[in-house]
Amino acid sequence: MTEAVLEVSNLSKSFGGVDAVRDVSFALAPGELLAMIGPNGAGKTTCFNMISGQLSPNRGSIAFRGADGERRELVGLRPREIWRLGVGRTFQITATYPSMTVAENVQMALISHNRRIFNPTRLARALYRDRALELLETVGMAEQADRAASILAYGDLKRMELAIALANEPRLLLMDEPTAGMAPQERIELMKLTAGIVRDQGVSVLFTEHDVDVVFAHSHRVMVLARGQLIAQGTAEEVRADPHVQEVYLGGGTTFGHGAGEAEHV
Ligand SMILES: Nc1ncnc2c1ncn2[C@@H]1O[C@H](COP(=O)(O)OP(=O)(O)OP(=O)(O)O)[C@@H](O)[C@H]1O
Repeated sequence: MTEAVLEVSNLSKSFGGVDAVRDVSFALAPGELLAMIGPNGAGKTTCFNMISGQLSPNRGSIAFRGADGERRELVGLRPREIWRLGVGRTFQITATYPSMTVAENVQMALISHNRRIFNPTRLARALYRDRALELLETVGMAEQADRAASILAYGDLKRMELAIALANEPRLLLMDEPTAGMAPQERIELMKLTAGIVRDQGVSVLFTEHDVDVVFAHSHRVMVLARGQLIAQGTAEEVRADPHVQEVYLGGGTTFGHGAGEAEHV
């Protein structure tokens, strides 16, 4: 197998006696779209927060292979250092500037990535505009480049945030519920777009998602967390057929959608 971009081993975190994440181990290959699903409180956000450096694990290791091919331990690094190494995170913590245009928002991210000292009023308009337009083209937003970010529709805002994340040239993109709050058609479009970026740019994506139909339709592999533990991982078919997974979801009052519309757990 090609060398993994991310190797998580025995990752554990407890909060006052509650095991939020317990001995979670998995690997992510280059260009892989890997979903992490599980009922509310399963530990998904806690896992993401440990990978991106917002939380320190009690135990375990998170090894990341950056663009230079070097394998580095992320545990102990600060979020900013992890981001600089090439781990992007979208949707929960993206800072956008509503008073700026869409293109300027992406330019700000490019400036930050390239560590320029910026003067937002003058330089941001000129610097990296071409690259910003390319990124906006990638996410299907070129025509909206000069609109104010504040007036974007929700789905477009999400796409702009994706362009901002890509400005950092991540090798790994962590996406927390990317389609939350979107209409079904918008969800499909955003996931198709993400799958295309994974395919064309070789970025690896780890995402959480409540809509299991979206997960099964678009991910290469699926992991299922329940009460902090990884109870299954495999292809969509394997995971869907796993009795333990069915039990966890059925226990939560949910059945997987077999073309019967959306299935969301409670
Ligand atoms: N900062 C915290 N302090 C105390 N307990 C926490 C904290 N963060 C998470 N937990 C607990 O850890 C467990 C896992 O929570 P986590 O948010 O990681 O789950 P999740 O799978 O992301 O859930 P959701 O789908 O609702 O976002 C839960 O029992 C939660 O109450």
